[in-house]
Amino acid sequence: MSFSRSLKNKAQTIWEAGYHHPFVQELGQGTLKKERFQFYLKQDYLYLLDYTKVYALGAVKCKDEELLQRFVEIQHSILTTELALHRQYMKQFDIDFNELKTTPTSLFNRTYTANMLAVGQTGDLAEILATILPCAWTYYDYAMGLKEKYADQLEENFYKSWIEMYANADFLESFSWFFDTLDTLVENKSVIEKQRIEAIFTASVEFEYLFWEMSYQQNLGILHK
Ligand SMILES: Cc1ncc(CO)c(N)n1
Repeated sequence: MSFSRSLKNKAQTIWEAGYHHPFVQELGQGTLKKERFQFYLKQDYLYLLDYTKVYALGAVKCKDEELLQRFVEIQHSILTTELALHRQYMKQFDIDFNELKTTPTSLFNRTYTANMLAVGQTGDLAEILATILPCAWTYYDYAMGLKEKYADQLEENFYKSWIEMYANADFLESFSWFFDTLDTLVENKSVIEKQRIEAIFTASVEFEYLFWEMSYQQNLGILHK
């Protein structure tokens, strides 16, 4: 297995814990409490705005035109397609879009995005791909798992469009690009450099787990309790 494809196995325990987190499982069953999802939606919207900036930091470092195109394309599709679905759910929940401007970004959310933005600032392209890859990959993997596991409940599931957006074949196509690009970028790297990339990847998988936990607990941070 190639370096990039084997990264998931390096983070296996936490990867599986994320899938089995009550937030994810209840989303799959359609039983997740609306307040929890509302909390998540708002935090995730704020998260994604910062997440797209990591692609911009990657774009700045591209020496290759095709790579540059990809970074900008992915950034654009998050800002349009993915955030459009968030806005649609917000409407269903009567969350006024302006509410986002006064919603505090939770302490943990800021920690996660600060980490990614720091890798974006100081890292090379391989490190930047390693920090952003778990975001897309865990979502795809979990959504595919849920779609299959709870197939007979999917039609009535309030969160159906959320699951279907992430369990999407177009996503899969973008992974082969992610994998192949990362594998090429690490070709001449030393063992220590590769270990650093694995650590960056694993950290993002752990941050993803904690994002579910934060959302389940609706935890903005100690000062907001
Ligand atoms: C926290 C988080 N990670 C990953 C994704 C997938 O893009 C998302 N929407 N939110």
